[in-house]
Amino acid sequence: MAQHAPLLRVDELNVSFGGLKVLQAVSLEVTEGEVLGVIGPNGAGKTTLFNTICGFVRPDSGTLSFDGHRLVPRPHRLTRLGIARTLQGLGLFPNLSALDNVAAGATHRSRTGPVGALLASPWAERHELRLRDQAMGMLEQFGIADAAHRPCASLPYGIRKRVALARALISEPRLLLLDEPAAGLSAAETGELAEIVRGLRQRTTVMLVEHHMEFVMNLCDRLVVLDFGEVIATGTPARVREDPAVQRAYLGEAVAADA
Ligand SMILES: Nc1ncnc2c1ncn2[C@@H]1O[C@H](COP(=O)(O)OP(=O)(O)OP(=O)(O)O)[C@@H](O)[C@H]1O
Repeated sequence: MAQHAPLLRVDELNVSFGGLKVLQAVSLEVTEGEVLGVIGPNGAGKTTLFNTICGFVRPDSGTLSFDGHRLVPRPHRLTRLGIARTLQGLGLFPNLSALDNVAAGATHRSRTGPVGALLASPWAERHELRLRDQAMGMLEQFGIADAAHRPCASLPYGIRKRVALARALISEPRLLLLDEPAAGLSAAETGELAEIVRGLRQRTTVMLVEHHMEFVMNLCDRLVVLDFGEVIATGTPARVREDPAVQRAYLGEAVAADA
């Protein structure tokens, strides 16, 4: 099989806050089409890694590349580059409907612009209608079409998580970053989410940070394990689960999916 260049490459990333070294020489690759999980004990640096990839945190040193090109991330430019992210806090507009929240995720594709909006030109209206159709299609696909016209604030947390996922996906990202997607979900909702993410493989590459071991072990193609800001293991879930360094890092915590 031909070797593909990684979609995202992280090289020797170092990040510190004050005197605290939070990421130390972190290198990893995300291959197109895979679901990569980043795991590690509390405070290992997982969120900082995500924040650095998204441009919220500036590294002391190290480089990122996306699709073979040097990536200097800026949060507001990520979507245009083809990277989308869901946040732990979801970041939805509480008073907007689920449908409007999802459609808002495609603003960079909206061609209306201020002049178009003022003139309300027919083609701009058609474009907006298409976007809303697409947003509705995504809600249907995620089994939450019933929630389309309800304000997000009134929806249960599990539904809001799906809305946030649909909003990230409507921008048609090549790389989707999910920050603790299973947090706060029931066992049934976690299983359904894993099914949804599995179904995304055809259209995007996924990198996720997660604490929920069963979820990552069953879902991810590969895992990268961070501990005290360093990569201590990389490989398939089965391999990582058996790794003594990983077991030591998680001493007292469940690593095995069936633990
Ligand atoms: N803005 C900040 N300023 C100072 N220290 C920070 C900041 N953000 C994170 N840290 C510290 O960096 C370390 C790594 O934090 P980070 O949130 O990246 O870890 P994590 O693996 O995501 O943890 P968790 O699983 O608990 O969310 C922690 O010691 C944390 O206290």
